[in-house]
Amino acid sequence: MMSLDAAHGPSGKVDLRQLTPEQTALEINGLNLHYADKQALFDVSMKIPRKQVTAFIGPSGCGKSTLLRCINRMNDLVDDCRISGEVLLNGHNIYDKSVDVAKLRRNVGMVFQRPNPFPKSIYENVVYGLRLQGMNNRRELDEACERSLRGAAIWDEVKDRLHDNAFGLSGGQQQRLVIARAIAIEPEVLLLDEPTSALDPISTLTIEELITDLKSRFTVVIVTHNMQQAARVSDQTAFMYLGELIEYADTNTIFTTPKKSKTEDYITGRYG
Ligand SMILES: Nc1ncnc2c1ncn2[C@@H]1O[C@H](COP(=O)(O)OP(=O)(O)OP(=O)(O)O)[C@@H](O)[C@H]1O
Repeated sequence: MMSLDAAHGPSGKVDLRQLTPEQTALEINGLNLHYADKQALFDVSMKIPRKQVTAFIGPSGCGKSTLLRCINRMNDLVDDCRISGEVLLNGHNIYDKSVDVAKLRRNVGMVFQRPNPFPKSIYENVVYGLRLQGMNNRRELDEACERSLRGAAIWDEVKDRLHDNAFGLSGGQQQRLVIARAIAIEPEVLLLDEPTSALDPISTLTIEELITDLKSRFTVVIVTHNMQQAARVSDQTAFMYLGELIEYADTNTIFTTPKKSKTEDYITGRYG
């Protein structure tokens, strides 16, 4: 019988060209997006494997964040935004009329460039989504709070000041708190939009280590400007240019033997 490891390849990696439905968290098919009359995404198709880290890279304005925001329908909030094509989560199109968008966003959490804690205590930030879902048992909330803060690698730093205001934390701590808030409601997918670009190098490193831990529980998709970061944290990398997905492969291939000259030009710093 084939072992689980063998099914995932020798290093636990998956073969992007032969993903099974079980290995596929997200499938994007023929996605086009216009902001008014400007087209920002052109016929993007890709499969994103479950419980791995997938990075979107490319020069400023190439559509990385736009593509990321399609995965939890954040672009619905933009006037004059038109989308065609499909984004399947576990085989179901998230753009179907029947989809409850609030429920979708609970299942596909998002963390932004700048940490955005609420003006509340550390504890109340973490349990915010659980309270919205109706959880009000103190013991359950306490447990979920600790579990989420541990999961976001910040428990030891805050366990003695859970009831202090979240704004008293450093930027890097705030970003980990926001990640704790996102994972408290147990989403399947975590979207990270340049999560370290406002942070110092030490906090960046801490978050990168955290991202590597998170993939044991979540499918992580990260937009980053920082190629070294993509190389360090991701299992596969998608290179975008002018709204097109130019090349998508395992991260090692993209950074060592890319097949397209545009990818090579970008990773060797010829434009950027
Ligand atoms: N809300 C919006 N309304 C109109 N145009 C937009 C909007 N958001 C993005 N765009 C345009 O869509 C294109 C893609 O932008 P997007 O932010 O997705 O790129 P990006 O690769 O994430 O860039 P950056 O790395 O600079 O954040 C750009 O031309 C941008 O100006």
